[in-house]
Amino acid sequence: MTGVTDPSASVAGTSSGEGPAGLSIRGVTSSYGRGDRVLHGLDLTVGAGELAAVLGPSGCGKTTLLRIIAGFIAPDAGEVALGDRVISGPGIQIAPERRGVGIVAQEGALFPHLSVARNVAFGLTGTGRAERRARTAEMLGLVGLAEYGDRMPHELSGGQQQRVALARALAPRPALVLLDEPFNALDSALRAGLRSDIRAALRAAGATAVLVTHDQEEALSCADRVAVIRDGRVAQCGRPDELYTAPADPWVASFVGEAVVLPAQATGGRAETALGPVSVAADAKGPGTVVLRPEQLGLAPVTADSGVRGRVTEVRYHGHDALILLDIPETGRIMVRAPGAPEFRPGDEAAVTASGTATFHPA
Ligand SMILES: Nc1ncnc2c1ncn2[C@@H]1O[C@H](COP(=O)(O)OP(=O)(O)OP(=O)(O)O)[C@@H](O)[C@H]1O
Repeated sequence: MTGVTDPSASVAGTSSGEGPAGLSIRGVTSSYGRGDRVLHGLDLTVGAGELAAVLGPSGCGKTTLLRIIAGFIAPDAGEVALGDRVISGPGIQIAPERRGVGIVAQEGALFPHLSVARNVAFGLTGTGRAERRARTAEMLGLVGLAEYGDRMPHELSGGQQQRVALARALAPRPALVLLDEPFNALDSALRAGLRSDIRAALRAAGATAVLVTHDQEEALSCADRVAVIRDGRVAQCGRPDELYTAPADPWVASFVGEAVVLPAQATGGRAETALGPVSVAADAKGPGTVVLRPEQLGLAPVTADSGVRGRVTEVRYHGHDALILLDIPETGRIMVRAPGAPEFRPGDEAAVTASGTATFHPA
């Protein structure tokens, strides 16, 4: 992602912010003035106080959408509104600093010559000194850095800098906070902790927020709602569990987790697959594909009665579980998630069974 790195661009709120508002994006199209479109009539709604993740592969248009919401570029068509206030639309393009949108950039983008406290206070114009100090202290407390106001940004860790960036974005009580891949520069151990702290701070502030990420685990674990973007359109928007258990199509299924996608023939709540019959929705009918998650597949030692069998090609042990890859003549390579320590090794033969309900996608 190209990102937003100019610190002053990251403090787009105003001190007279009116608090969180819902975000409504309708039919937004963007082509950067060239022939081929980057966003194709994109629709997205985020409720007031909700944390939404915009998730998609590289080049799908996430940064472009973020720039449009922030006001750095104007859409070719469509409308962006915060609450009942249109901020981009036909004949309307409110300047970034007047939108009441705070931004947390990929790498904090703090002002290097200002102390932590002065960074946080930067957007609090038009308020008295005492109020500014109180709000700054409140925001530093919110992100767990109450004692760090006098430090300079270079005296902080990457994770602490991101917390300061969030405190700075929240200080003016923006209508909306945009988080632009804010955990990108951090190692994975730090990411998980910071993720939940930032989520808690956003909740405590009651902020409406949009988190842009290409990391599906980050989106599913952090957000109230996830919009999966594919080629400039919302492929599916829903709660994390909806996306995982009821993906709109096999592409979404594979993007938001490991998926086993099999050709199938459905009727009467059952679909016949190369792994045997699986349950599907009662109205599923005819040819199509089913999507199963690797934890819906089980492995057992081969016996004379075993049905479908495969040869283990790889075992990826993750501590709490293991992903086991198998080559099955009828299906090709599939993935099975087994709890605990794996009982199978590469080269072993195993019997495979499917259980639970699969999603069915008609041909
Ligand atoms: N300033 C620009 N002018 C012209 N085209 C651009 C510009 N910025 C981005 N694009 C194009 O728009 C498309 C979407 O880019 P965008 O940066 O929005 O994707 P992204 O989903 O954020 O990707 P990534 O995760 O890799 O950053 C790409 O094809 C890109 O080449």
